[in-house]
Amino acid sequence: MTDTAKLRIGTRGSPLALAQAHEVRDKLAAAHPELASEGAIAITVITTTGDKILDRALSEIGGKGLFTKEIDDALMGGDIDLAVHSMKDVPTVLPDGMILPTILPREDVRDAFISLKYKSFAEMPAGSVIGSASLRRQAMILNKYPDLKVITFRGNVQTRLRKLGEEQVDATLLAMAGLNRLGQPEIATAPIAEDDMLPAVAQGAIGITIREDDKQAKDWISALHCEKSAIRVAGERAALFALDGSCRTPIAALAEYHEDGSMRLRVSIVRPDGSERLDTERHIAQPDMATASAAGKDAGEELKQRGGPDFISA
Ligand SMILES: NCc1[nH]cc(CCC(=O)O)c1CC(=O)O
Repeated sequence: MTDTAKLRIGTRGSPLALAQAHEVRDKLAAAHPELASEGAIAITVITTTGDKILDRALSEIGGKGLFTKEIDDALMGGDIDLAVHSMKDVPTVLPDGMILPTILPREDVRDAFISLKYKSFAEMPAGSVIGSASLRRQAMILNKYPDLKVITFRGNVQTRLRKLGEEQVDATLLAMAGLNRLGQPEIATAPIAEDDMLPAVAQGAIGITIREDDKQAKDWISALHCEKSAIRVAGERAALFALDGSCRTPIAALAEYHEDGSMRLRVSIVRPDGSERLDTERHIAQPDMATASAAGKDAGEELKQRGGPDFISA
């Protein structure tokens, strides 16, 4: 089937990644009659380093592109024609010859609080344990609720629910976007307001990478693009790029449109132990790729300067 496919999509094999790849396949088939026939689009599953190492925090494994490197190689080597990524996992600098022209309409950006015993962090008694693999979520929790404990906790939705049931932890967190895309929003006990926990850069956004010179793929995927989502993601990623001295610094950012068409961009950094948090924000009167990126860069540079080398490499 792969030999006769007109377009080959590469994806990780997790249930969420597969759901996202299927969504892209279905939308492409709906937009382009020549891709609608059986077998016209093939899906190739690629295992990444991030999928293989399940016992450590991502920040501990270190390096960039833990969930993208092997897929990038398959794309640049010509084994696939496009890759579908959670933008949260995509490094700010792309390999030479690769472009990311298409961002799909963004899902819910919030984190979900998941517990069998409590409705929110505020309800949890001192000493309660929250499991998360994300340094950002761990640091944000400790910053706001210093009496709670965080432990590193990885695995898919099913594993986490089992561990919750076994009372290994009292609560865990996942992205609302992932739960929605898996068709399981009911797993969330409650979404966490952005004011209580600022999301990760590009959380809830899906992007498509292709080879720079592949005009056909570029033309096909352009039908799926959402410019407003792309501008939000560009602002947040510009802040991340400016701050990117160390991937061990927990960074959060969120760009949102106001009803009048202007944009609010918030950016925060937190010490991993939660002891200190720095916030800033920008208002963008006429958001486009250039103005949002400039605001993100400016906000990121401000925080980098305020935090100093000690904060950024802590
Ligand atoms: N590799 C982790 C990852 N990358 C993207 C998502 C969620 C979906 C999204 O943010 O679009 C997740 C899991 C999670 O945070 O719950």
